[in-house]
Amino acid sequence: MATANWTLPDHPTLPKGKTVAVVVLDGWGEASPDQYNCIHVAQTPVMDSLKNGAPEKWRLVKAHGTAVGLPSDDDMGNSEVGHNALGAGRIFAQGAKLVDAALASGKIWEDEGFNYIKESFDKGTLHLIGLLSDGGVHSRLDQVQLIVKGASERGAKRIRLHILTDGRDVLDGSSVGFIETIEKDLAQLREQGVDARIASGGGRMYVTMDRYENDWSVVKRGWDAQVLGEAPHKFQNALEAVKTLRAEPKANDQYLPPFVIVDESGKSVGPIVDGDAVVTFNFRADRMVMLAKALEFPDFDKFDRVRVPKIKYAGMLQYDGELKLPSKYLVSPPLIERTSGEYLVKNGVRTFACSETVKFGHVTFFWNGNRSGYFDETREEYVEIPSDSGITFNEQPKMKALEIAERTRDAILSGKFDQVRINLPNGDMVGHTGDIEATVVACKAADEAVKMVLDAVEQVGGIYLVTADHGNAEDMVKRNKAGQPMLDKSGSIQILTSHTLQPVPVAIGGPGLHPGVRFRSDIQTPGLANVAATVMNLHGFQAPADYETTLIEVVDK
Ligand SMILES: O=C(O)[C@H](O)COP(=O)(O)O
Ligand SMILES: [Mn+2]
Ligand SMILES: [Mn+2]
Repeated sequence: MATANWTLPDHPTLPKGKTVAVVVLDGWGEASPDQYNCIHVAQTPVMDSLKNGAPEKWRLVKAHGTAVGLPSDDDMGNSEVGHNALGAGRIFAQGAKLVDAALASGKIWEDEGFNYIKESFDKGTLHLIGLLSDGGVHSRLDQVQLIVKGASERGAKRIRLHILTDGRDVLDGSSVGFIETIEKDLAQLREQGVDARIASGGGRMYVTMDRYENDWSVVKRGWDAQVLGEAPHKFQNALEAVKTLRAEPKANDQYLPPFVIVDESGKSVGPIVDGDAVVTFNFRADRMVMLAKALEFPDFDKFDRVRVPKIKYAGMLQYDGELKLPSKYLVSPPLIERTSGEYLVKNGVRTFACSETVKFGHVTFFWNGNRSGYFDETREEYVEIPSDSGITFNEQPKMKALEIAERTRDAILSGKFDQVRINLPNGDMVGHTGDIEATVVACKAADEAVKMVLDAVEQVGGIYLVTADHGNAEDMVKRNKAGQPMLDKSGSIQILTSHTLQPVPVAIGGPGLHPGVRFRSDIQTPGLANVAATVMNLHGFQAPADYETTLIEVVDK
């Protein structure tokens, strides 16, 4: 690629030098008001006031499907694709879509990553570790099925699956059906002489899929089961494991304890040993990076790995381009360059980014095109407020919203920054627990945090842009086509822990906003990718020509 020209042209009307606060409410979509819309039920006077009475300064944008680079408009949005679009200002084909394409064309089998792990097929076992789900956020079951089939056709004689149950991007309890599906495939392979079976498992939030180094014990539990073949629960098969563990009081797919599958003699059927190949089949990075480090870094010291097998390891994608982690991967990740963060910093915009641990990488790593670290540390400060660990967030629904808001207020008032960019996780993290009452508390806490930030913006004569990355808290129930809540077999409503397909708000304002600024009415279906050019305008710059168009125009006032 030719070297980019980083100089952004001046905006014809909008001035430079205003402090701009960009606030992302995680999991905050727009939906009809009813009792399952926690944003509606909660007291959210600040977000309400942005919406009411300001038709030229509040609008909805798409946050799911093709608008954020996902395969189809049936795909709900998620943090990775949402923050990528917000930060990059363009729509990139995302992991889910890239893996689909590589499987459809067969290119996945020809590339370096697969050929690397294939070298182990003769003598070793192929281990596949990841989220068994059709949620399409971190992984997809149909892709796993194709990998298992394709690998066996290309010489894998012994395959072991290490599954993580979902219940977060899909309905709780759906793990059972996914296991039945994959077990059928594995049984067929066994008939054809391939020794293929599930070797271990556990719930994604308790086993393996932590993120941003919040709680290494989660990854350790997975390591013990997957690599060492050790877990507190032992079963003869995965279906029995999940059904039994789910029968415990308060058990759910997200938090199932780790288990291993054992043979008649009680020996685990699939520890990872020297000479084996390992593929982590999640395409999304955040919740696989920690395991990738444990599998790949020779000087890893976050927990005692006890035994470090000599393996050939590949990720479904490369999860961190900066760290080159993992070094081998089956499909190349989207190449997201020239993000708005990089442009703005290079044009002198001093930037502050903040969230608590569980979403810290969202406003840094994802925002910057899946890139770790600063562009220019003399002009940037990224602050991570430690999240609570070892709890489910319905226990502390206010999370660290207040602390994030305080740090952000201080950053605004310090006069040291031109942009402050934050993520408020409450609606999403508590929404994922399926606890409606707690989610209402969460939404209120997020609204109060917005108030603190907007008050500081007011004090410095700045500008705000408040938006969200996808829906979640605005709809907590699974609905039929007519939009009515669906009931389960026992007659209770089916709680929706996942994200939604709903659009999200974008609100702009503040004393520093030029009085002639309003939302354009000529953009047909804007999405999150239109936000970056908008923010550049608010900083007094025009966006690069290949960015999705700005949402705003300036009229004479
Ligand atoms: O990883 C998670 O927590 C969920 O699968 C998706 O949530 P997020 O996209 O908001 O992070
Ligand atoms: Mn999110
Ligand atoms: Mn989420």
